[in-house]
Amino acid sequence: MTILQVENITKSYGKELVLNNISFNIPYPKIVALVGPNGSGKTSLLNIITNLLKPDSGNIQILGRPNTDPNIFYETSFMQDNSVLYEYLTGYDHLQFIADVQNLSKEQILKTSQLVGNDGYLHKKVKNYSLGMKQHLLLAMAILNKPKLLILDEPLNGLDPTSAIRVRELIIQLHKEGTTILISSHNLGEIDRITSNIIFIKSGQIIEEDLAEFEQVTYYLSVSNQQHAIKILKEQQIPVILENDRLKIWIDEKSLQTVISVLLNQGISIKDIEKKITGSEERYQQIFGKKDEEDESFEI
Ligand SMILES: Nc1ncnc2c1ncn2[C@@H]1O[C@H](COP(=O)(O)OP(=O)(O)OP(=O)(O)O)[C@@H](O)[C@H]1O
Repeated sequence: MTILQVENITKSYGKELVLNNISFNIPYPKIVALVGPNGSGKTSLLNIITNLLKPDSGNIQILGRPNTDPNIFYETSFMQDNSVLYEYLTGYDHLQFIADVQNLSKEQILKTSQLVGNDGYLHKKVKNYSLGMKQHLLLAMAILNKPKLLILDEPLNGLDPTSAIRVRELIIQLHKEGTTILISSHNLGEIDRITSNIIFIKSGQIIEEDLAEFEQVTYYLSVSNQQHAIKILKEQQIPVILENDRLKIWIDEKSLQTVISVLLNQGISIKDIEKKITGSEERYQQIFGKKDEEDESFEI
């Protein structure tokens, strides 16, 4: 049974088309990251998947049922941003509310809190929480029901490195236990450590990739006549930029020999070649270009 099926989702706010006929499928438990610049429609898409927002057209199926079926929320969870928290309630109050609605035990609350690491301040009011403490509570709320599908919107926001590592390990552990995780994040360094399955979202459309199967690597070449080399490679439609006095080229391994031959034939000498496996950061740069690389929200 398919875990999540997103079919032809389109959404506009007024005249602004935010999601343009988005489709993808998660057929078996895996971790999938949703990556894109600010305002690319990630949160809108997650809200549509969880039926908090209606699309203009399209369908969502979760675990073989339409996302409008209230019963799927016993098996699906959505970690939203901290605006869903109540300042004058404690962390425990929030968890107890979910436990009551979903018929979960007090033991489950304590076990989950220990797992997430928020058991030490469970009885403090949320108004006294730091951003990281709020993130921990939101995560505990989301995994309390041991969901089959867990949707996380920017779960690493505001976390110090130790907390981020803990959340990352928790996500990997949940996946090993059979949970499918759809995670939106700007933190590409963390995403690389969690998964190679990435859905890049650009101009309301998606580019879906498994970077592990994506045989592209980045090569850094030190060459004799850089500007001439760049001109030659661009003529060959090879994506190349100058970075730190070296040519940065995105090609698959087989094409490297061609690049070397082309350059040598034009009298350009190659002093050094360094190979780097493409991670989500490099792929992001290829898809979204330099402009978004300078975006402050683009953390690595
Ligand atoms: N309720 C709304 N009314 C009007 N426009 C909206 C609304 N919600 C989002 N938008 C617009 O839709 C676009 C996509 O927003 P969305 O929050 O889905 O993107 P995002 O990828 O999650 O962004 P970020 O990474 O900054 O959180 C943005 O241009 C935003 O201004």
